[in-house]
Amino acid sequence: MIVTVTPNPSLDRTFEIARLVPGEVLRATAVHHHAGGKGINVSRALACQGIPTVAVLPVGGAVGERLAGMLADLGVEAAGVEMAGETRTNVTLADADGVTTKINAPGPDLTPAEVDALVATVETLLARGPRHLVAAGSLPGGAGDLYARLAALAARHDTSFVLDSSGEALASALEQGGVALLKPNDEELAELVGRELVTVGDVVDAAHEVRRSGVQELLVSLGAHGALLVTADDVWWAGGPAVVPQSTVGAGDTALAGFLSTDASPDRRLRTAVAWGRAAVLLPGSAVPAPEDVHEDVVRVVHRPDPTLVLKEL
Ligand SMILES: Nc1ncnc2c1ncn2[C@@H]1O[C@H](COP(=O)(O)OP(=O)(O)OP(=O)(O)O)[C@@H](O)[C@H]1O
Ligand SMILES: O=P(O)(O)OC[C@@]1(O)O[C@H](CO)[C@@H](O)[C@@H]1O
Repeated sequence: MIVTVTPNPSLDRTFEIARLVPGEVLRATAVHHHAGGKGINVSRALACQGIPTVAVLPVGGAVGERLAGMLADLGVEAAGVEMAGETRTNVTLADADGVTTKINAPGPDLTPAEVDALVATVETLLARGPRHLVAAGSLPGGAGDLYARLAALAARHDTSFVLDSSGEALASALEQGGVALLKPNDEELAELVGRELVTVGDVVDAAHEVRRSGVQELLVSLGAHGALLVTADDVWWAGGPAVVPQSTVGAGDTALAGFLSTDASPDRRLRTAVAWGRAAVLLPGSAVPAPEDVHEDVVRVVHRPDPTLVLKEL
């Protein structure tokens, strides 16, 4: 079983439009709703492939109730913690060329009691001996130390702690140490190390710099250019032929779910991650792929890729 925590969940509303024109009234050709937030997407992707998971999330107001109902309809086990604020709604504009524009609301602040309740809920679930604890997404106001607390809790329960966040939430969680796997995209990794990453070697060097702060492995997603897995003493790249995406929202979360879905060798897990991510971008909104949508055979894995290769040319 895999436990996910999403401190700032969202109802993801996707408008399909022909083309984004600022300042115009745009007519949507279709509208999709999904239960969103990064940890929730990981849980949805796992559940869709029949892998046991529990999603921990704060639930607030009518939007929160709706989101919890959507998870129940999908058969995703959820451990909801009641909060006073209303769950946010995030908006995606997906244009016909596969370009997505996203507007993420800040989300309601959590009270100290609500943060404590999330931690207590996770602690109860850790007693069930999950394979991983995945903490993912932005931290709402009032929850600044939540990821550091979860990392410490996972260490006490000898559970692998997986983190996918960005900005200040990521930087402060890393200070605690104890992260088994970090899943940044190349831009988030560049922000973390404070320099531009152009080549495979740049990513590998940055990943090792982050590893020195107590992270064991990094799965660095590269959007259309696949993903790199950097461990203590090895590197793999995986990618596949170009596709025209419907929506890239949640592709990183789905790729992370794929990576965690198996205990196979690192290269096999990377292949699965990239195959799940590719499958996700061919679906609307933040929809997650079913087994028949995933095609591992088209994914190429390269052991110790040439460090001089330019990321955008992979
Ligand atoms: N345009 C694309 N074409 C093919 N595959 C893609 C594309 N975009 C993403 N993917 C697949 O999805 C994986 C994750 O994508 P990406 O790096 O965009 O994640 P992310 O930035 O964390 O996304 P999000 O935060 O929306 O979940 C990639 O490693 C790749 O396998
Ligand atoms: O605002 P955050 O927490 O950084 O990201 C939230 C979010 O953009 O992440 C998911 C895609 O990865 C979406 O389901 C959701 O809307």
